[in-house]
Amino acid sequence: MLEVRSLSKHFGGIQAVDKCSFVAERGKITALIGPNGAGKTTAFNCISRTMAPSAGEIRLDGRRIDTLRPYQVTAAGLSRTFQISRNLADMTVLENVICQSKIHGWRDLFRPAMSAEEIDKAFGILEFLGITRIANEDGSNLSYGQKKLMDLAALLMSDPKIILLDEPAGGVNPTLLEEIIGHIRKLNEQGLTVLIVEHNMDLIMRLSHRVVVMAHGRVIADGTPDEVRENPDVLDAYLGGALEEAA
Ligand SMILES: Nc1ncnc2c1ncn2[C@@H]1O[C@H](COP(=O)(O)OP(=O)(O)OP(=O)(O)O)[C@@H](O)[C@H]1O
Repeated sequence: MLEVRSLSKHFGGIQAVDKCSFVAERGKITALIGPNGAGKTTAFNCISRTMAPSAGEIRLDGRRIDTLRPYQVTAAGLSRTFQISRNLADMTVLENVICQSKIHGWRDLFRPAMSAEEIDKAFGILEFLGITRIANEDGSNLSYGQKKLMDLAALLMSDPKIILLDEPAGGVNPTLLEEIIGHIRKLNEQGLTVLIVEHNMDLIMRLSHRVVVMAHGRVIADGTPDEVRENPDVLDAYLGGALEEAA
């Protein structure tokens, strides 16, 4: 289980995340939603330790991870994707998948390129995601959707217990969206815990067991998709945002 307790992050005078507490239960799909600027990505960055929290505690299966370095968080079993693909230049999909999973510290840069075992494992993951045909494509030639799948493959290489997906449906076409939903569901059925930040409400409502709603850096609701959908505070937060944008 991932436990976030009183997490805060400020940038100068901006309180991006303000004493947020929530859990992502083991074996479940939890969604973190909220209007633009609610603090979701900042919370994600703090949880994966790509950003240092200003205050609070984050525990994975009881062990504090907010004091670890990002590669140590990955080693502890938590991996994440980014809104923008981290495709490494001049490398094939296979190389990207293996290499991105491997760099856990600067010493790893000196390890042999790819072992037979890693290649086998990577091919297994590419097959699961239905993208073995692009294994030898240059990563920079991929479509946006293919990059999303490549990122997901890289994430799975580290045998995570929990994956954090940052807008997995962002900018993908409806066919790929269904494919991605299928992959997330299957991974979860295999026991993987999932935490998703996503704007696509259809995906959230169909996939999530639990939904945590943030607004202005705070958690304003936490419950099942149905509970959250009917929560007046949630409606207010979204409508407020829509009205501000329209103004
Ligand atoms: N590096 C930064 N420096 C200063 N302010 C930041 C920084 N990153 C985020 N913020 C601010 O923190 C607040 C929360 O931003 P964040 O990106 O976490 O929200 P979000 O919920 O992920 O939004 P979106 O859905 O639009 O991605 C916003 O006011 C944003 O402008």
